[in-house]
Amino acid sequence: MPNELRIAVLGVGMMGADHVARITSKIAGARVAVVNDYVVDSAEHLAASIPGCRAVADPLEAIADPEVDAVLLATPGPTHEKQLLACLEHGKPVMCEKPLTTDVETSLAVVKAEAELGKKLIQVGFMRRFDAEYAELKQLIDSGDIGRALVVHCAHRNPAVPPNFDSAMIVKDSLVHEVDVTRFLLDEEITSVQIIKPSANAHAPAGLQDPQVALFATESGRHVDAEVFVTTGVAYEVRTEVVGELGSAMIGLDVGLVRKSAPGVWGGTIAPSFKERFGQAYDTEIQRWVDAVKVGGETGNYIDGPGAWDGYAAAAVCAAGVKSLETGERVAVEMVDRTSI
Ligand SMILES: NC(=O)c1ccc[n+]([C@@H]2O[C@H](COP(=O)([O-])OP(=O)(O)OC[C@H]3O[C@@H](n4cnc5c(N)ncnc54)[C@H](O)[C@@H]3O)[C@@H](O)[C@H]2O)c1
Ligand SMILES: O[C@H]1[C@H](O)[C@@H](O)[C@H](O)[C@@H](O)[C@H]1O
Repeated sequence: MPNELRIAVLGVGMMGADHVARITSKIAGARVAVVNDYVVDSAEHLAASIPGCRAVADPLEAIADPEVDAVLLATPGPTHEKQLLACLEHGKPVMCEKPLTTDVETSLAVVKAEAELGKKLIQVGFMRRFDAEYAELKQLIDSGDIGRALVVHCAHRNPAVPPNFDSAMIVKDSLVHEVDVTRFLLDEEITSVQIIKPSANAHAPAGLQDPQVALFATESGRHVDAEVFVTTGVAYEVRTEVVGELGSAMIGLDVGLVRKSAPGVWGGTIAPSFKERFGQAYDTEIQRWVDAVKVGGETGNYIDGPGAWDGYAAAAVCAAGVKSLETGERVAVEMVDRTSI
């Protein structure tokens, strides 16, 4: 690997453009060498603003480019499978924004293709694992100081979502973060999911089941509930509370600054979107990925964080969630045995 990792960023919409800016201004030991987007003008325009960066019109050509050492996928979920398989074919380490793919079958196909190569090339962008508060919560649970964690309560609220969002996307695009957080914090698989459908927000687009409340059970019988509400019109709120046998702990309270600004009113600041709330997490995630890719040649492990299996496990839980959204029943999660791969 060269000293300065040459990254191709595929998809330079909201997240991709944010990652390009991050790599260009904050990440050590890497630069954006190639950008690609379905909308060719956006890629060309962005490339022109970055020294040494080119726009390449075909995403598969960008992946195969010999002057690209690693790929960052920020294209929409449905395009991930093909682009991930191309990265594997060319032996290129890849940071794939969540979700790994949009269904269980294709996620499993990706897991198997990576396993056949015998190298860990795929990291999935479950960035909450890199957030300082989540990392501290995980450390606290692992220390045993609050005893065995028994129950987790989550809230995940967005002020708004893009107009193409449907009820299943609330599960696969938003709740997927609570799926990963659960697996990360509790270190075990989720075995069943039930989605409760409260009265829908009258201000949400017609037909959108928002909010949703998800109930997870884990292998050892622990309980997780997650309220996901993506059209609050307010701000970005992500809270997680873990209740253990010897105490509880909560993160996401936005208590950085508490302000008393008018009689009868008190409050602090709240992040308007995930970009601000998880800015530090994205920075840490990308820096650690760059560092891992650079030493990957010696170890065959080009990731430092959630991998293809985590993406597959999340897809399996979300598929059960989507089924439950339709039936209202608790649905068992179907996953292959990890040791069979
Ligand atoms: N981790 C997070 O918090 C987070 C936040 C937002 C989005 N995401 C994920 O990032 C990805 C991108 O989301 P976004 O919000 O930036 O979407 P977006 O629509 O803003 O951007 C996607 C870009 O990809 C381009 N594109 C579409 N198909 C393409 C293809 N086949 N090849 C190349 N470019 C293509 C589009 O023209 C667009 O510019 C999604 O997987 C999404 O789930 C993650
Ligand atoms: O794609 C975004 C992103 O993953 C955010 O982190 C999440 O809060 C949103 O609900 C989702 O739509």
